[in-house]
Amino acid sequence: MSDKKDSFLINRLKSVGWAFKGALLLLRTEASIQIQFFIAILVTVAGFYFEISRTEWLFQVAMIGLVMSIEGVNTSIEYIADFIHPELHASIGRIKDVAAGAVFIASIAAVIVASIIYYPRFF
Ligand SMILES: Nc1ncnc2c1ncn2[C@@H]1O[C@H](COP(=O)(O)OP(=O)(O)OP(=O)(O)O)[C@@H](O)[C@H]1O
Repeated sequence: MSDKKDSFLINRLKSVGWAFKGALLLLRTEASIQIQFFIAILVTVAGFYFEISRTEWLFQVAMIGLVMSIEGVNTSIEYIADFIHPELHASIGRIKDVAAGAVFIASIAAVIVASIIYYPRFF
């Protein structure tokens, strides 16, 4: 937690530090985000290899950020759900399903964007 006596800038820097720690924790512990990170590296290499356009880079980077950030929120929701109600409950199931559904929607959009960018390079 931030110390109220610290300056605005110090508090902001501390928050960035916590956020960075959270991102590293996600990457170290969550299989789904590790797979997404691997795919992100693959498409980044593909982007350089196929010399995709500036606009294509914008969409590609946005989609990587979208999918991975929603995956992070989904993981956080799972942690909260397991913390507040570790036992089986229909509402917890629905909460987790909806959060996973959000990742699914972003992933479908990312696959469509990737297809639009790379399909013409292969076929
Ligand atoms: N406490 C619970 N009560 C009812 N259903 C649950 C509960 N926990 C999980 N589920 C059901 O199991 C599904 C998978 O939950 P889980 O927490 O294992 O997520 P996951 O997607 O496998 O996550 P991860 O792979 O990141 O561990 C949920 O979407 C939900 O349908």
